[in-house]
Order: sequence, then structure tokens, then C-alpha cells
Amino acid sequence: MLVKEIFLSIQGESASAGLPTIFIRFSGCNLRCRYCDTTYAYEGGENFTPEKLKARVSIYPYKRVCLTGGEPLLQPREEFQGLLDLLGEWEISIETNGSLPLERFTLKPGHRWVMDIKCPGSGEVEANRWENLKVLRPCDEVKFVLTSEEDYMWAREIIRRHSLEGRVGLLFSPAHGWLDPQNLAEWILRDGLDVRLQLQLHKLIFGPDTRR
Ligand SMILES: C[S@@+](CC[C@H](N)C(=O)[O-])C[C@H]1O[C@@H](n2cnc3c(N)ncnc32)[C@H](O)[C@@H]1O
Ligand SMILES: Nc1nc2[nH]cc(C(=O)O)c2c(=O)[nH]1
Ligand code: SF4
Ligand SMILES: [Mg+2]
Repeated sequence: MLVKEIFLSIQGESASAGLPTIFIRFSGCNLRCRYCDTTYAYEGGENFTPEKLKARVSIYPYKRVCLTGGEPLLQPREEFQGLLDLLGEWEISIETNGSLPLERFTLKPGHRWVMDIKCPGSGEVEANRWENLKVLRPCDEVKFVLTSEEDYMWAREIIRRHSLEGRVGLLFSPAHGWLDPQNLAEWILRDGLDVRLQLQLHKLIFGPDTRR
């Protein structure tokens, strides 16, 4: 598997924001979101077997890992599943862009999906694989990264059309530098939406250009 970087940080996104987390950032992505803050992960990387990755993350005093990228699900299925199995007892969140099939993987209790639904402003709305919604459980999360009020209204309509409220965790995140969080807060409260507004905590802690 091709890995760009491995690091310990404070989880900045999802429902586990704030918790110490080990990150494995895989190389390569099949999409090109306009706002992407991780373009350096599109290329390069070092090869790891699942066993070598387990050994590497085991040097830290935590058993909580975030698999991200780039797009983690582009790695060979057998090896990615092998890593999940080797880390069976660990708390794992898998950040995925939602364009690739989730049902190819078997998750253990404590493992969860954090799946983006790409909004029109990302430039990748055609990539959404809607069948993935069937796989998601109440412990999983769906994230909308929003660039504008048009994206917000689009996301609100997707939630309604697929009856997502109460079925899965819902995250609304302003694309950093694109959308004022205060506007997003006002729209959510105005419309009575029961979603989690999430800011990228690591950028508030370590600065907007952080790689942690
Ligand atoms: C870098 S991506 C890697 C995982 C996967 N490729 C995906 O898009 O979900 C991790 C998360 O960061 C979000 N993200 C990327 N750039 C962002 C930005 N400028 N502001 C807010 N979130 C951003 C993505 O939408 C995604 O939820
Ligand atoms: N601290 C920190 N938390 C994160 N949560 C998701 C990240 C990602 O890039 O997927 C990320 C990241 O890059 N840094
Ligand atoms: S899918 Fe994720 S890594 Fe790929 S371009 Fe979009 S935000 Fe960046
Ligand atoms: Mg990031």
C-alpha cells in the first residue's frame, strides 16, 4: 500500500474531533475537489505491508487511527481489508470521498466510515456513488463540505430526499477559506436542521497550512 505520511495529532474532523489520533494518509486520489487542502498526497509515497503499518502505528500510546488520504479506498482491497483485520480491536475512522464501493469491506465494531458526499461546488458532484448510502449504519458519518449557500441548499435537499436525518451522523463543514462558518450556523438554525457544524479543529490549533 502506498502511504504518504503517518503522524500523531489531534483529530480535527468528524464526531471524534479533539481526540488524540494516529493518521495514516494514503497516496493518490481519483478526484480533484476545488477546495482540496491535501493536494500533496496526490503523488509519491512509500510502500507498506499491513503488518509493517501495524508495527509503525503501534509505537504510539493510542489505539485510535484515522485512515485518510488522498483516497484510502484506492489501495488494493486485500491489503486494505488486511489492515482493518490486523487492527480489529482499534478504533478506526475511514475518511473516504464516497465515489468508490464501500460494500467490498467488512468493518468490525469500533470501525466506522466518514463518507463525503461531494457538493456541486467541489466540481466532483458527478462522482457521488449513491448506492453507498445503503451500507451506512447509525455509527457512520456523512460529511458535506460546503463552498456556498447553493451547496448548503443542495445538501439540505439530499438529506431530505434520502431521509438521512437520524439514520447516520451528519456533518456540515465549511470549505476552509470559502464559506464563513457564521453564515453556515445561521442557515442551519434558521432551517431547523439537526446536523453537526464542524470546523477543522487542527487548522485552528496548528494554523491553516498545517500538515498535522
Ligand atoms: C483530504 S480528504 C481525504 C479523504 C477523502 N479523499 C475525502 O475527500 O473524504 C479529508 C476530508 O477533508 C475535507 N477537506 C478537504 N479540503 C478541505 C477544505 N479546504 N476545507 C474543509 N474540508 C476540506 C474533505 O472534504 C474530506 O472530508
Ligand atoms: N489533525 C487532523 N485531523 C484530520 N482529520 C481528517 C484529516 C484528513 O486530512 O483527512 C485530518 C488532518 O489532516 N489532520
Ligand atoms: S476526494 Fe479528498 S483527497 Fe481527493 S481531491 Fe477531494 S478532498 Fe482532496
Ligand atoms: Mg486534512
